[in-house]
Amino acid sequence: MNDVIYTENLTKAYGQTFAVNNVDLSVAKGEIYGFLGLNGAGKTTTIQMLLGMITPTSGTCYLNGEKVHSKNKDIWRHVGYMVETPYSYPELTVRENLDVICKLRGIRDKSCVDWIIKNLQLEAYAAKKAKHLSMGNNQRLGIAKALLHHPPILILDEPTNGLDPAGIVEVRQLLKELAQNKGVTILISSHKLDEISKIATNIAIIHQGILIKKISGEQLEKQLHKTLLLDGKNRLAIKHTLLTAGYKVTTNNEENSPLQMKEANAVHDPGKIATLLVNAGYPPTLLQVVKEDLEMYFLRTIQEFGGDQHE
Ligand SMILES: Nc1ncnc2c1ncn2[C@@H]1O[C@H](COP(=O)(O)OP(=O)(O)OP(=O)(O)O)[C@@H](O)[C@H]1O
Repeated sequence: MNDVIYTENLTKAYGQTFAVNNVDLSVAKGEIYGFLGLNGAGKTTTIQMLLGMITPTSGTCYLNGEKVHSKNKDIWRHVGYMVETPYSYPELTVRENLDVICKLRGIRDKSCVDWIIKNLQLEAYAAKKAKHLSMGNNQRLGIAKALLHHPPILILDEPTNGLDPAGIVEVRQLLKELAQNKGVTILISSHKLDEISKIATNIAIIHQGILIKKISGEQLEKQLHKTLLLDGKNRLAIKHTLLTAGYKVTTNNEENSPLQMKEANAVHDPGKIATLLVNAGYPPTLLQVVKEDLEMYFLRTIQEFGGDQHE
């Protein structure tokens, strides 16, 4: 088995409810594997089983080819993880929290603390007590702890929760760098399709405990429906101009909502539309390509699978 992270028929039932139902995941070295699902889909439960925090009802997890179970303590040296809201010692500073993790993990070379403080832009907060950190910076500290011992496997549950846009970009860049240049294998869960589609090499979508889709990041990006929204002072004239030029234009039933164009010739070349409208004397005040979000993509995927059979 070459996969670094692998699960076979992984199942967790709570009474009659299957939180995770026969899930087969396989993640190769250096991949960033996006594990997507809406709230309650089964992401955290899967991750907790991968990390040996809860025992599967049936099925097996392997990390680096070794079976995960409570007695196999050695595998955790190769794994960094962050599950949901990270816990830090509130009375200790950021640096002291990281020093404690070094001690707990038996890391002698303390330079890793400076390395991670720099890479996660925590310099300004290094001397601040954890209890005084914002939610986003507390999340950064959680990611820092997961990365401190340079693990070749990283498992992160919703790592960008609470981060501001700049923080999200930093974390995204760091994860990409680790996967591409250091060969780190990363499994990252999220309910944000847009965010995951930007970094994941492969994506699995879990819904009501069942893996309903496995797809490459590139394929997903192509499958997401895009819509060009446009508006201007004279909406009727804009619509007429576009229809005359051979474009398809739809209007939403909601009053005052912008015009919509879904055809490839519009969404892939909004600049051409802008030029056409400017030349016709109707410059657009709105011209924006929007992508399907996870919820919309789910509904479509589930419909393609023959409806929601698991309620
Ligand atoms: N200890 C438990 N006892 C009973 N049901 C549970 C338990 N833990 C999880 N569940 C149920 O299992 C399902 C999956 O939960 P899970 O936390 O894995 O979802 P999730 O995809 O991580 O959701 P979120 O994005 O909200 O964190 C949910 O229906 C949840 O209510």
